[in-house]
Amino acid sequence: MVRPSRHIITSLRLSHFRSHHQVQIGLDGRPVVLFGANGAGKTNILEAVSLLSPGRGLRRALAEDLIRRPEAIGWKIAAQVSTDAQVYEVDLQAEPGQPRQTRIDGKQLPQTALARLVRVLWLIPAMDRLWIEGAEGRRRFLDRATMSFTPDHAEITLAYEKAMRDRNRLLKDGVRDAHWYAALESQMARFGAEISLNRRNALEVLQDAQQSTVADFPTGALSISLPDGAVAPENPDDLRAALAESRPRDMAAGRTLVGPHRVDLEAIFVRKDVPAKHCSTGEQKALLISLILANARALHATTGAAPVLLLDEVAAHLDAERRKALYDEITALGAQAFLTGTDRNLFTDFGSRAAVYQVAETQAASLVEEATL
Ligand SMILES: Nc1ncnc2c1ncn2[C@@H]1O[C@H](COP(=O)(O)OP(=O)(O)OP(=O)(O)O)[C@@H](O)[C@H]1O
Repeated sequence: MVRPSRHIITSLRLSHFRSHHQVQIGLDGRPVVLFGANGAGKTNILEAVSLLSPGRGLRRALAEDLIRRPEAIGWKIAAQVSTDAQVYEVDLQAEPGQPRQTRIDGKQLPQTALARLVRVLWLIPAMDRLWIEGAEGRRRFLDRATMSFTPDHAEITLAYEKAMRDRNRLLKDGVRDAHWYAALESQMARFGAEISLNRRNALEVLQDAQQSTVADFPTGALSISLPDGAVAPENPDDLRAALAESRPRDMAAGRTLVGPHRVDLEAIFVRKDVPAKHCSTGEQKALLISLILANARALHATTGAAPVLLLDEVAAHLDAERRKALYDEITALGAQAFLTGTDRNLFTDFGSRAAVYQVAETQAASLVEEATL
């Protein structure tokens, strides 16, 4: 649908979205700094941008969480995404109790179509414990990176998950007859093998792109692991056979125990040879920044366009040298980054390279106003 080139969000309009009543921001492709007090609505703006890519956004919100209280009427995000040659109108909206609708240039499309239009990567405070908590967050991190390189990954993952849900229902219902499983396992094998292959390719690219890290951001040796007994082959025939073989065990567990949905992402902090989960809080955060930057650099190298980066409260955790290096890297990549912080002084190194907005909450509504550093 869309050829690779630089896609910039040139306008963002929020209506009745989270804490924002009506907000309109015009953007010119420069990095965007949003500063303001706690609770002013900065992350809510980043969340709106994150929803311009498939999935539930950076907070994994449900459609009803996004409805502005107390009015409780439908929310809308309207964005213009521009390339050198074309402007796309993206409209997302949901009425209370209704699923989210996605329109590109007025045409209703599945959410997964967004993956080909805007590539969005984010780092938010909730990810500070990414290396420590359960595998699900790390899998999502891996899949977001994978989707940025292979936009089809979003659709393939949904198709795999649908087939797996249907298979899990059979398992829970105690269905034994093999022929009920065969078609679903074929689908899981086809999509699941593709998921594994896409992820491996993404990991290799990420690994390579980390070689030129800036300002001593740590390098992570990345690998995929699986819990005991689980497999996730890249060959569809092997995955089909593994699924068939696992049926008795799966029936006892009431769910599918083999396949790419069990994968975990591991990282070793190379310089110290320590697993990321044992690194200091600052090191863990720096490792994530380094991976996001590597991802952006690799995308820039392969497609000519850097992704949109959402960096929520990242600057406050970096020392002055790394902060400067981060801003220099963002500028060098030409990435449209959205950065938040409570203190505008954290961003002075950007100078005029960034567009700056103050976000404030008044009794009647939130305000987003142009400011200077
Ligand atoms: N559905 C909703 N309707 C109205 N207000 C909401 C809704 N969801 C969240 N909020 C409000 O949005 C505000 C939080 O906004 P946000 O997370 O963007 O803050 P922030 O500016 O990033 O703050 P911080 O610096 O503390 O992270 C809170 O005041 C919260 O009560």
